[in-house]
Amino acid sequence: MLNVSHLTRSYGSFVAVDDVSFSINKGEILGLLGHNGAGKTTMMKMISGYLEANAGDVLLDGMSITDNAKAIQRELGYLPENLPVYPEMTVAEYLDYAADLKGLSDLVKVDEIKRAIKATDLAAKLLAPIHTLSRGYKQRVGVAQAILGQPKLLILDEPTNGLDPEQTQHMRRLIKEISKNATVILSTHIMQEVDALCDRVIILKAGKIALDEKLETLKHSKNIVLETDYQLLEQLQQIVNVVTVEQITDERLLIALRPSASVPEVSSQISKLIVESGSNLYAIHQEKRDLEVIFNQINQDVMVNSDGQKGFGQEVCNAA
Ligand SMILES: Nc1ncnc2c1ncn2[C@@H]1O[C@H](COP(=O)(O)OP(=O)(O)OP(=O)(O)O)[C@@H](O)[C@H]1O
Repeated sequence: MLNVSHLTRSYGSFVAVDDVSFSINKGEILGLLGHNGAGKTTMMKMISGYLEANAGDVLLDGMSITDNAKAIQRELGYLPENLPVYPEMTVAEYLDYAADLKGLSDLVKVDEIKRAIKATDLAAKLLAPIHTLSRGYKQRVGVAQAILGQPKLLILDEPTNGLDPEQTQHMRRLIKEISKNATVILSTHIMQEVDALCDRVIILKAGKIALDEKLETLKHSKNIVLETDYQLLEQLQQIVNVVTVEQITDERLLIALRPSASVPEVSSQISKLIVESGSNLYAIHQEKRDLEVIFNQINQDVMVNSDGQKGFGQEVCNAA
C-alpha cells in the first residue's frame, strides 16, 4: 500500500537520503533504524509530504504525494521528532485544532477526539495548557493528534521518547493495536522497541538502505560459528549447502549456509570432517544474531544480505 521509490533529498551538496526504495503492506510495522544523521527524519518528512524530495516519489494506495500531498496527509498520522504543539493551547483545544487541520467533519470529530484521548490516556489533562505538561504527556498529545481520523499510515518519530517504562509499555500496546488497521513506520534508536513491535526493519546508513529484512528472518541465521585449528578451509567449502567460509580470527570461522540448509545436519558433517582429520574442534554453534549485533556490524561496514549471510570488510549492501 505504501511504495517509496528512488527517494532522494539533499541539503546543499550534502545528500541526506540517497535513492531509497521500499514498499510496505497494510498492517505491517516497519522499524526504521540508523545512527544520528542517517537520514531517518528526512525520509519520514518526505513520506508524509512535509518535505519535498529532490527525486523519487511516494505512493499511498497508488496516489502520488507529489501531486496529492494534502489528500495523502488526511490519510496519515505523523508524530514528528519535535512536536509542533502550541504551548498556550490546552490539550482539548489543540486536539480540536488538529482535527480541523486533518479535515475531520463535525460528525466524526468529537468521537475521534474522544477515541484519541482514551487511547493515549489523556483525560486527566484535557484542560491543562500544553506548556505545563511533562515530556511524556506532551508525547502522548503528539500521538493523540497523530491517530485522529484513524489514519491508514502512521509515521512515528521516536514515539516513546521521554516516556517512563509504564508509559512505554502503554504506547507499545497502543501502536500494536493501531497496526491492526494501519501501516506503521516507526523510527527509533531503541533496539528493544523494534524487537517488541516490528515485523520488519530497515537500517539506514548515510542516507542509504543498509538492510531491509523481516525480523523473523534476521533472527534465524543460517550461519555457523566454528572454533577449530583445522586448516583445510577448502574442504569445508565443499560441504553441500555451505556457501561461504570466512576466517574471522586464527581459530574462529564463520560458515554461511544456504537458506534451505539444516544447521544441525551441516554442523554434524563439519564436526565429523574435523575430528576425522585429527584436528581440534573447540566449539561449533549456530550464530546468535540479535538486532543490536546486526546494527553494529552494519555500521562497521559488514555486509549482511537477504540470505542472512555476511562478509567482513565489504561494502554494505541493500538486502531489499
Ligand atoms: N535543514 C537541514 N539543513 C541542512 N542539513 C540538514 C537539515 N536537516 C537535516 N540535515 C542533515 O541531514 C542528515 C540527516 O538528518 P536527519 O535528521 O534526517 O537524520 P536522522 O537519522 O533523523 O538523525 P537523528 O537520529 O539524529 O534524528 C544529517 O547529517 C543532518 O545534519
